[in-house]
Amino acid sequence: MTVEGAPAPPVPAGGTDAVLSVRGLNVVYDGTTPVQAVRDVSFDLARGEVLGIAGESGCGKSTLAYAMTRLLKPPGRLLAGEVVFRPDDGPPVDLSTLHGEQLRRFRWNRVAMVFQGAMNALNPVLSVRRQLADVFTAHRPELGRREREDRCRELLDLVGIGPERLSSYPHELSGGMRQRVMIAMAMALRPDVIVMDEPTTALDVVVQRDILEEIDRLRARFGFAVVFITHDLSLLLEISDRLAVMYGGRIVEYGRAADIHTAAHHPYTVGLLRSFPSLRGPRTVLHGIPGIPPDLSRPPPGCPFTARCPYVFDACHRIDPALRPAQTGTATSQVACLHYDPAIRPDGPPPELRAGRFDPEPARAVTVHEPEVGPDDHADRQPSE
Ligand SMILES: Nc1ncnc2c1ncn2[C@@H]1O[C@H](COP(=O)(O)OP(=O)(O)OP(=O)(O)O)[C@@H](O)[C@H]1O
Repeated sequence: MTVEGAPAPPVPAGGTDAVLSVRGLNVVYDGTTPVQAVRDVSFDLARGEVLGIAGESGCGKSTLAYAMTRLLKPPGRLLAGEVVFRPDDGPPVDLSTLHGEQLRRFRWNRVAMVFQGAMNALNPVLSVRRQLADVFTAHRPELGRREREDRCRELLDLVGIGPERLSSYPHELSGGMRQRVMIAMAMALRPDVIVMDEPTTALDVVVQRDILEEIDRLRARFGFAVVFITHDLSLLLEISDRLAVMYGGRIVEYGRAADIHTAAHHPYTVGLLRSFPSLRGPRTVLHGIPGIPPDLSRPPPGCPFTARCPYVFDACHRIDPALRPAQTGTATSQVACLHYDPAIRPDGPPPELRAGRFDPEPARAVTVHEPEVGPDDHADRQPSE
C-alpha cells in the first residue's frame, strides 16, 4: 500500500556526490495476498560512505537490497521507483535500462553484493582458486593465467588469508574464512558499491569484529561505498556514516549515525536502541519493543508502528506519515512520525521522546492531545480517508 497523495519522497543528504540514488522504490511480492515489502524508499549513497540499514526481521531490508541491485526475482516485482548509478567516469546510469549482459557486467564491476549466508554460497566442489579465478575469466578475459593467479593471491591477502588457502575447498575453511573469501570475490573487480546483507550474522562476535575491521580498512584503501544491512543497530552505529532505520517496509528515520546515536527521533529507533547492548559502552538494562512488526500483506491504516508505539495518538491511526526533516535535534535527520509534523504537533514531540527515552510499557503511554486538523491539511493522508 503506497501513500497516495503524499509529497514526492524527500531527497536526503548526499546530493551530487551520490554514487547511487534510490527514489520512490516500491516492491510487492505477488500472491493471493500480495505483500508490499518496500514502500516509498528514497536515499542517496555518497561515494565511499557506509550506509547502515537497520530494522527487525521482515521489515524489508533484504527486499530493498535485491531491488536496488536489480536482483529481485518473481514473485517479487518493482512497482515503482528508480535507482540511478553515477560513475565518476561517465554519465549516470538508470539501472532499469540495463538488461542481460550489460546488467551482469554492471553487477560485478560497479555494484557487488555479499548475501545473507553468503559463506554457504561457495561452490563446495571447486577450490578457492578456481572460484576467484572464474570471476576474472568471466569479466577480465584479457588477463593471462599468471596475472589471474597474481590477482587471486592479492585478493586473498587483502582479506587476511594466506595464499596457501587458494588450493583449499570451502569445507576446509572456517565460517569466518569463507565469509572473507566472499568479500574478496565481491571486491575482485574493484566495484564502486558493495551491498552487504547480514554478512557477519552467522559468525561469532570476535570473528565478526575482525571482518568488520577488515571491511573498514579495505573501504578506506579503495574508496568503495558500502550498504550494510543488519538487524543489529548497535553494530551499525559503530560502522556506519549514515543510517536508515526501516519499519513496515518504509524508512522511518534517516540521518547521520552519530546524530541518531545521541538523538534518535522515531519511537521505533529509540526502542531499537534500547534493545541492543552497546558493543563498547557500560552495561545498561535492555528493553525490547513489545509486540511484533505489522503483517505487510495487511498493513494497518495510518502509521505502521501504531500498535507498538508508546506515544501513539489519534491521528497515528489515520495518517501514514511521510519522511520529513525532524524539527528538533540535528538538521540532517529525517523522521516519519506525526510527532514531528509541525502542522499536527506545533509544540513538537513530548519531552520523553525528545530526550530519546522509550517507555516499553504501553500501559504507561503518554497521552497526547492533538489539535483539530481539517481534511485537507495533510498531503500524506491515506486515500481512503
Ligand atoms: N519470496 C517472497 N514471497 C513472498 N513474500 C516475501 C518473499 N520474500 C520476502 N517476503 C516478505 O517480504 C517482507 C520483507 O521481507 P525481507 O526479507 O525483505 O525483510 P528483512 O527485513 O530483510 O528480514 P530478514 O532480516 O528476516 O531477512 C516480509 O513480510 C516477508 O515475509
